Amino acid sequence: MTDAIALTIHARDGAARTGALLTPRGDIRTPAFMPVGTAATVKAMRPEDVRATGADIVLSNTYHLMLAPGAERIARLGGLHRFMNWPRPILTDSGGFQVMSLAKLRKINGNGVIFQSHIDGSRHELTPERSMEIQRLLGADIQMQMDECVKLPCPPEEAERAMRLSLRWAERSKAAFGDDQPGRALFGIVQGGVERTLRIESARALVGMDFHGYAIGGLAVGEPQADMLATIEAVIPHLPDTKPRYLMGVGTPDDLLQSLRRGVDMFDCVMPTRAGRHGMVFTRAGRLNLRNARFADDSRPVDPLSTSAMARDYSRAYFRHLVKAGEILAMMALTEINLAYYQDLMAGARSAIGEGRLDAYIEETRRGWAEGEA
Ligand SMILES: CC1(C)O[C@@H]2[C@@H](CO[C@@]3(CNc4nc5cc6c(=O)[nH]c(N)nc6cc5[nH]4)OC(C)(C)O[C@@H]23)O1
Repeated sequence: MTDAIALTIHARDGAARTGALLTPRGDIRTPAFMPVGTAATVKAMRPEDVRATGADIVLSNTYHLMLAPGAERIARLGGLHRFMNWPRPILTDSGGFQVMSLAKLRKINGNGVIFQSHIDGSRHELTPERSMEIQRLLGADIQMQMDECVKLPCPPEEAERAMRLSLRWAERSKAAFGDDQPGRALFGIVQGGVERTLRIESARALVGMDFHGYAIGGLAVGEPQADMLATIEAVIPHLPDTKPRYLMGVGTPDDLLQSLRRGVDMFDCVMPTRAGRHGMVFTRAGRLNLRNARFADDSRPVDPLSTSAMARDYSRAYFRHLVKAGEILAMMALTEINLAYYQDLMAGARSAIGEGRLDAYIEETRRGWAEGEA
């Protein structure tokens, strides 16, 4: 495949690299964090505020949008970018993972997956061909192949079965994606559980099919960080150096630093948005659970060094009050603060890689969490 969306690498520091994915809708600075906008919205955020936190790209979900409001309806209304007023790049997940983690009565057969909607119980079938059609109707800049992600821990033979099915679905996804068009990319997804040999076989087979980028799937499903990092180390050497690597569903700030250090370029995770809605914020001094009574009289800002004014100009006591009162502003503000933290963390990593001081950056960031008087 030609590079419909090309990765340019500006600098390296060990296995880490910093650069940009150049797309017709805007450049994606890497390492990049993609806020999750599952149902055509990054929850509690206006798109202009998502952009103001530093996001270059957002993620959305085939599974949710096919159920409501429907992919054909979004296409009739001008596509997902217009629908949600996000003119920059959008990556869409392919739906198989969400079916397995959300839908009721789902059944995988060789052709695809049959399931009942978690919204109204209606029956649906999702195949690689239909997933590609939905992502095209949405207008995604980066589409994901349809795959099967096993729940961990699982027996090696189960991981092998799902890995081989995912490879068959990779072929079908690529065939259905069609010929290269500028600005439209399709990523393959490496599976294989925690089995090193299966992971390497999956990576090599996908590279042989020639995708625009490669995701590492099957992680951030409850496995220890050490298993996740070992999987990254096993897979990365078998992926092309000049194509983007995307670690799906990851993760905590420490997960991001440890993974980008090993050569990952792109991340997505619900953690900053989900935690914000529940009163937990990420700061340079570590995490704060603002429901905690210890913040009731704390007049200090959440994080004076944040790029978010909400983190600098309001007190912890105020946000604790809002959280306890169930005020809507708490969800909005703490979501923004967390997304700004994740983007600030990525921006710091990009600069550090550019200056060859990534290990020092990681060390000083982790020290801030450990020593910070959160
Ligand atoms: C980390 C955190 C906070 O993220 C939450 C919750 C549980 O983990 C998450 C995030 N982890 C996650 N791993 C993934 C793996 C794949 C994959 O192999 N294939 C495809 N197509 N999409 C994927 C999307 C993924 N998301 O998965 C759900 C269940 C969506 O909730 C998320 O813990």
